Amino acid sequence: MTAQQPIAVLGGGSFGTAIANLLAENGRSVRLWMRDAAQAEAMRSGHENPRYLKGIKILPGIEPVTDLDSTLADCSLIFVALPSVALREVLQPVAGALAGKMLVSTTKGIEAHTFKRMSQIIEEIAPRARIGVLSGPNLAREVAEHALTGTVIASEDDDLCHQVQAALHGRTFRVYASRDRFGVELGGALKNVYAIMSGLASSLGMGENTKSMLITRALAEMTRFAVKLGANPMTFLGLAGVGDLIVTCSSPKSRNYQVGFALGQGLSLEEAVSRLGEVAEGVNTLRVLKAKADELQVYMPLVKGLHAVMFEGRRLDQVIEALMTGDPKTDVDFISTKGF
Ligand SMILES: NC(=O)C1=CN([C@@H]2O[C@H](COP(=O)(O)OP(=O)(O)OC[C@H]3O[C@@H](n4cnc5c(N)ncnc54)[C@H](OP(=O)(O)O)[C@@H]3O)[C@@H](O)[C@H]2O)C=CC1
Ligand SMILES: O=C(CO)COP(=O)(O)O
Repeated sequence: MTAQQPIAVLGGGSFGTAIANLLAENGRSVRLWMRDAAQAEAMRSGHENPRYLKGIKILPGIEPVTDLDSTLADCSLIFVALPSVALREVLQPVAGALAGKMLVSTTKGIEAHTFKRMSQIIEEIAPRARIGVLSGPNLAREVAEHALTGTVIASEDDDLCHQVQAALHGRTFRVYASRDRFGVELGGALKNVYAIMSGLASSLGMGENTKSMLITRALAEMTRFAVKLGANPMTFLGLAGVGDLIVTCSSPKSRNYQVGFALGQGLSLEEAVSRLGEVAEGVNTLRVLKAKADELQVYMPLVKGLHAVMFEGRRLDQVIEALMTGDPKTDVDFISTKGF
């Protein structure tokens, strides 16, 4: 890829727009693809993304577009910033145009029914593409407002990692490389579930001790689950694991946290999701994660408890009582570095 070649970002939501701006700041020209022509026109004429990232100026190097075929034909580095439910639907029809391209998923979700990670889906659709995953504590608005931020590009393809670092690394955005695509991607998806739980705890006025216990036991659970699937637990100690868990479990800017907060205020799940009007991946991830944990018999009391409250009609006070009075356990019991 030459520095003159445009870079594609698929998805005109908050994160796609934030990534596009970072690329443009680094002097790259960007094709920001979205499905909605009216939104593309609003972005072209108003120089901002009024629906998803109001108040952030979109840089001149960004061209909002709606023609996916020509976007893919012109670009060899492509960031995918679509909700998980849309990724297969968007990429499958253009599978033939993806061979040899570098496709970097930023999507933090898991496919319903199949439990596939997004990069697995991309691999399936485009077996000859070069694939990476970008994940970390990266709230879109903070990225766009130049909060000092770190992220991880994960791929077995070292050259892809270097090209993504060159394209995105800047004064406010540090890009670390990892070869553990599996762990990085899993961390980004799993933490959304615990962000819902933290928002719920926060709306109920729970104390700082409680929040800290929740985050730490969440790390224990997600790592235990990932180890069962064969992931390297060390990745969960990095930006894409504990880093992302901390930001989404402690920030009211997180949409997953906002869903939990709304539930605590007495809204139904449908009301909470519709009030948000943006994607909160943790809702679907909770469903598939609970099913997978049951199947693999992984001990995940927080996931089980949240699932009972959100989908089984259980009362929160009963669930909390059961969590607190369950058998005492060992603190750090989930990391075995054997084999790594
Ligand atoms: N926002 C954040 O802080 C971060 C988000 N992520 C992840 O990035 C992914 C995208 O999130 P984000 O940008 O925040 O989402 P938003 O909810 O802000 O935007 C979603 C975007 O996807 C588009 N879209 C939805 N369905 C389709 C479809 N079927 N075909 C084409 N486009 C579609 C929407 O278009 P339309 O308006 O037409 O519906 C919109 O442009 C998620 O997995 C999220 O977890 C990762 C890191 C940070
Ligand atoms: O993944 C994110 C920050 O790293 C964004 O989280 P939300 O989707 O909950 O806003």
